[in-house]
Amino acid sequence: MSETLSLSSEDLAFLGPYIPPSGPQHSQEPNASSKLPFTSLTYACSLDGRISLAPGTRTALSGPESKSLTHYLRLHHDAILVGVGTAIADNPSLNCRYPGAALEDQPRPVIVDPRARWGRDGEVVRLVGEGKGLEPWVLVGKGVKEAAGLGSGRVEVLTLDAAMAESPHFAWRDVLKSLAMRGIRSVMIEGGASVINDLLANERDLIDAVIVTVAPTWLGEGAVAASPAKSVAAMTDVKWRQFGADAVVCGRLPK
Ligand SMILES: NC(=O)C1=CN([C@@H]2O[C@H](COP(=O)(O)OP(=O)(O)OC[C@H]3O[C@@H](n4cnc5c(N)ncnc54)[C@H](OP(=O)(O)O)[C@@H]3O)[C@@H](O)[C@H]2O)C=CC1
Ligand SMILES: Nc1nc(O)c(N)c(N[C@@H]2O[C@H](COP(=O)(O)O)[C@@H](O)[C@H]2O)n1
Repeated sequence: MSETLSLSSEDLAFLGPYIPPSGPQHSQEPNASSKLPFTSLTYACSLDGRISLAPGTRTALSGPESKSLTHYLRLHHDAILVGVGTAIADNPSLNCRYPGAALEDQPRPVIVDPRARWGRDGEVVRLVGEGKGLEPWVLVGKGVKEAAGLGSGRVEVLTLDAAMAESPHFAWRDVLKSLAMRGIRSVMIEGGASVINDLLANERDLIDAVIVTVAPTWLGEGAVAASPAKSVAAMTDVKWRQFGADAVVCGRLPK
């Protein structure tokens, strides 16, 4: 039996306006486009806006119905992107486990890892061997020598110029442009906290849709929050729907 359930036609109608325009897109032509991909920001949080119990701790918030929603969204994006903090903390699979999803339906996992901190033996790599997911792309800062070993497994290393502050920082527009140049036309950004908070505070114009699952629980003060450094005006085109015990809100960010 599949790990997730099929969504109802009402669920699909609810999500329709927020998924990438032409549905499933799996062209991986190099240099396909200089246009930025359709970019969705998607995560699950508690009633107090937290996304994991503590830094570095994988925390299941979505119930079965909203988990199915996440996998339906993965089916409709060319790529799923997470920061290296999430890759290390969660050891995620980053594949699509929606009923009927085959290898050709899988999104490209992308890990933003400017200092090449992520290992090569994660679940996402194991699934490549089993034919259940695509080889991940790891975005590493140009000239990072630790990245040399990363490319030797079932991982492709892409390099990008990083601005150097306390730590190397990629401009999100450059990240999206580099994915577009490799044929990615839609990307689902799942987290973690640093990525979500940076995009919400500083890069709202790059986000085409926001889909947040709110689970009916509180994680408390020590938990990791999805909370940008500055306030963000209310979303527009907002719709809510209940998926099992969770509420899902979709909308667009004010520019
Ligand atoms: N509930 C949910 O839906 C989700 C929850 N999570 C949770 O979030 C937590 C992880 O969050 P967090 O620790 O903030 O980690 P992130 O996944 O946000 O990764 C942060 C790291 O990614 C790199 N990074 C992020 N943005 C950029 C950029 N623009 N340019 C270059 N590098 C960048 C940096 O790496 P470096 O430090 O090497 O410079 C940074 O420290 C985990 O506990 C996880 O369980 C994650 C996803 C979804
Ligand atoms: N939608 C959602 N709900 C939760 O409760 C979560 N914890 C997450 N986390 C994100 O999903 C990744 C795990 O994916 P796999 O199931 O291993 O494929 C995790 O890394 C977060 O990005 N998301």
